[in-house]
Amino acid sequence: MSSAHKNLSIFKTENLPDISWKKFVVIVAEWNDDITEPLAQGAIDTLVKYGAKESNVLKVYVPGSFELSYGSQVYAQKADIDAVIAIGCVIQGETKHNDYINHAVAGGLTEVSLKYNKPVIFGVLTPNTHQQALDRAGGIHGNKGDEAAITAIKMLGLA
Ligand SMILES: Nc1c(NC[C@H](O)[C@H](O)[C@H](O)CO)[nH]c(=O)[nH]c1=O
Ligand SMILES: CC(=O)[C@@H](O)COP(=O)(O)O
Repeated sequence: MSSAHKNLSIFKTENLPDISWKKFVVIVAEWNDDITEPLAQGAIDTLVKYGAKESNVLKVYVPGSFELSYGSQVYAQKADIDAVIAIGCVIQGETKHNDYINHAVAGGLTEVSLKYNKPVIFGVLTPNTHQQALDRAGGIHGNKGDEAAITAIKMLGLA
């Protein structure tokens, strides 16, 4: 189902785990910050809404989405971090650069999650156009950051 037929900010919230003492890191790519900032805020707001202490949600920046993998690793390896949410927006340009970034980030975040045995969430938009990004960063299709945060919470309930 594409995001066009699913609101990214509407999800089931039954049986969520207690996250009152969990520590989160939201890693934000600075590229396309008109998109990544609302995504990051959506993620932070959702974590707090469902029980995280605001003081337990750390927000850090990396230059671009390609750096999200290494940035996630820096924090995922810390024993006191329970989950990492990677936020980015890679908009298709004239070349295949976006493809290389997107594949690298998806694979890199997966590697970090498996290596450090904790949730590392792919909160990266990969739109064809800026408007598609706006639609998914608090627009008509909701906020991908909300979805990324609830995904982190649900994954912490897995263990
Ligand atoms: N074009 C976008 C980029 N490009 C920058 C890369 O992510 C990376 O920082 C650079 O290649 C140096 O390693 N990043 C985005 O997040 N979004 C884009 O649309
Ligand atoms: C995803 C990108 O890095 C992109 O903005 C670069 O644009 P282009 O492919 O036109 O160089």
